[in-house]
Amino acid sequence: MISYFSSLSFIFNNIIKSVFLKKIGICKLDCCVFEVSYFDCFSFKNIPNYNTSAMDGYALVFSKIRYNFDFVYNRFFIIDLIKAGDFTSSVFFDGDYVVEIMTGARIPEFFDTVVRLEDVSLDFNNPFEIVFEKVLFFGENVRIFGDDFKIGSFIIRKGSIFELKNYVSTSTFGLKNLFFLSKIKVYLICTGNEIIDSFNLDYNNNFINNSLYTYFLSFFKRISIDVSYYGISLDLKNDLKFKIYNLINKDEISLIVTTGAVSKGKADIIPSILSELNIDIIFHGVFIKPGKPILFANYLNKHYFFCLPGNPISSIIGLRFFVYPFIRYIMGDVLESPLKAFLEEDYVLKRTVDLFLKSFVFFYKNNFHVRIMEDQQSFKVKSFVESNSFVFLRLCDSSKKGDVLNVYFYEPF
Ligand SMILES: Nc1nc2c(c(=O)[nH]1)N[C@H]1C(S)=C(S)[C@@H](COP(=O)(O)OP(=O)(O)OC[C@H]3O[C@@H](n4cnc5c(N)ncnc54)[C@H](O)[C@@H]3O)O[C@H]1N2
Ligand code: MOO
Repeated sequence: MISYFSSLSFIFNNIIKSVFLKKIGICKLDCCVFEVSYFDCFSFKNIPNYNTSAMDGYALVFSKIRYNFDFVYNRFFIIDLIKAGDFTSSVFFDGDYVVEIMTGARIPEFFDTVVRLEDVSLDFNNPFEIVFEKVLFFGENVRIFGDDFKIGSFIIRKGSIFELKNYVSTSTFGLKNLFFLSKIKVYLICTGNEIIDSFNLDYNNNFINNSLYTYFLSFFKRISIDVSYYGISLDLKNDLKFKIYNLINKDEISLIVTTGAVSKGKADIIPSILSELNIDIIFHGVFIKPGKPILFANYLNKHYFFCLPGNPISSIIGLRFFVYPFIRYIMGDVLESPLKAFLEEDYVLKRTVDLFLKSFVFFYKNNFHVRIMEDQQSFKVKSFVESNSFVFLRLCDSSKKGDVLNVYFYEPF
């Protein structure tokens, strides 16, 4: 059996990225969060595209300001009112003139400085005059042409993931479409004779509700991965084999995620099905708990498999720490960095493998702290929903109160 980090190397080494590069799609900007940009996209104009006022105030020509030592105030005449969106004339009046200007309005040519409304006094006898004694700096309260984006600066870089924040820059430039790498298509199959999807509240039988598929589907949707649910497969070899056979014959690149039927029992039919279909099993079993029986397989560098152990928390760990890094990797993103948090109490249980522990992380006195939950068994859902993160505790890590541990939020987005 291999360690968690070796398993990641096996996964990454098995991915031929060029396969994903082959299919490029154009994507509308209303649906591209988590898409991977295929081209560098450069700014084609300066933003702001003209000088605008950063404040509601009066625009003036700095050189006209006189700082005298005899306490004579600066006195200017208001010649215009410009609101954002107004047409700005380029006629220049030489003299002690200001224009009243609102935030975002284009500053007329030759004006270079803005004094804020609250820094001037109005003379009630002369309504078209302002007076101020505040010391101004040249260019104060002016948003300069090209100060945010200059022509040729990056809007989004090739290979980077389009995040929500990127909408602000693409919308600033009025972009409608971008080119993105095609994404892997995901199929989810849950297995087990005892599992049902009908949200049945009657527990007087041998069935249990499927506690995983809604979580899995939502997880993929949150990272904008297209996922199809293939329902529950009974622990009958031919049923599952037929489904997998159909999937690997599709002309697409896919990731097939299964839950259950992957450990040692009579009903654990996945490893033999994959072998019979000549699907290459890269590893089966990792030195971790929970989630040890996880299996990763590859069919002709076209269809990848993560077969996750059925206990709910084991499956969730498989999704979070194997499937998710796989998807990040093919999208060109680096391995996620853990949060560092101080352990609240000693964790004393004897350890033989690396552990993923349900935990609760919180912020207190400028630091993150983490509390490890009591109920760690992988069938226990209650302690999972009462917590928010996994501590990844390697065998070599000390787990005494005050130690700094690696923590990963359940939801990485
Ligand atoms: N002899 C051994 N037995 C087991 C081993 C082992 O190494 N030797 N490993 C144990 C470990 S660790 C785990 S985890 C489980 C994983 O087993 P499977 O992947 O084969 O999963 P199942 O047997 O199908 O299910 C396990 C458990 O989880 C429940 N389950 C399954 N799917 C769902 C679902 N979608 N929603 C809710 N609950 C689910 C299922 O009813 C079982 O109780 O094997 C150990 N055994
Ligand atoms: O994956 Mo299993 O027991 O380690 O839950």
